[in-house]
Amino acid sequence: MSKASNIMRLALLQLKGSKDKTANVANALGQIEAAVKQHKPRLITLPECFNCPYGTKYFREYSERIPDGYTSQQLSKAAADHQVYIVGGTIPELGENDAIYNTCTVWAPNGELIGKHRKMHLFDIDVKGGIRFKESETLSAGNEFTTIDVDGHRIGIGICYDIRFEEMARLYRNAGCEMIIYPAAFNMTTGPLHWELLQRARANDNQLYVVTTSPARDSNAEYVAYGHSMIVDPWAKVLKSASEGEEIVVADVDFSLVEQVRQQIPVFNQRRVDLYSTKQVPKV
Ligand SMILES: O=C(O)CCC(=O)C(=O)O
Repeated sequence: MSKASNIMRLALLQLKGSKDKTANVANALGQIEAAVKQHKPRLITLPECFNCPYGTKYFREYSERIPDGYTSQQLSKAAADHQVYIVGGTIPELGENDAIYNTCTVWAPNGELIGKHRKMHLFDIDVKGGIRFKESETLSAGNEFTTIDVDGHRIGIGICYDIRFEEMARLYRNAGCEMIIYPAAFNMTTGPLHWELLQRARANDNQLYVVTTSPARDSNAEYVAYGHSMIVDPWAKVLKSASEGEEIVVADVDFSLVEQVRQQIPVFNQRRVDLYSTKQVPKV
């Protein structure tokens, strides 16, 4: 596919959440409209679990079918109304056999669903004195890689904990991705330690853009999100970053940087694949 443009304007919406689904979706729609009016982005990203509280006890109650459910329909309409790509954060999805997934939907400017990624690695951790979380209490894991093509640029989709798995990012690079977008909600234990580190690591490993979008921090919530939605460039430099509160982060990313870095530091072609294998190309 020919690359229509190397510059793409992104708007990351770091949104406040609450227990009121309709209010959460309305807030997202209002912020999408504001971002479009003020900044005219090509692609908008939303946070993980933007329509419900982040907690295993909430997922089933808030779950919806995709694409027939309320939130999907609203995002589809917003994408079409504003002629913009929307990487719709995540919502709890009611799937086949009553299984619940943590799922990201992606909408094209004509309102069509062009991607659906179910979180592949469930967030099950137990950090002593820090945080215990067990998504697998109520969620099932997805088994598929998801890429979208926007103006000739391939973008991989992962969700939050997925970012810890370098193999997944590597496979996206093998599939030709120039960017990986992770809707995410790190917390106050792992966020300060690992949030930026993991993004810069994945960007550096694979010489591509890494984009994360977090909920805004609410210190009174049961799960306190870290915030700091971020864009990291293929040099592993933080291009733009949010603070903790509700915020729109806007940046023009230049995809020609991807090629420049890959030419100047050609690690991808210097791998000793005679000694180890990192060549698998995923089915996308
Ligand atoms: O990996 C982490 O530290 C946080 C992951 C997370 O919050 C999630 O997967 O939702």
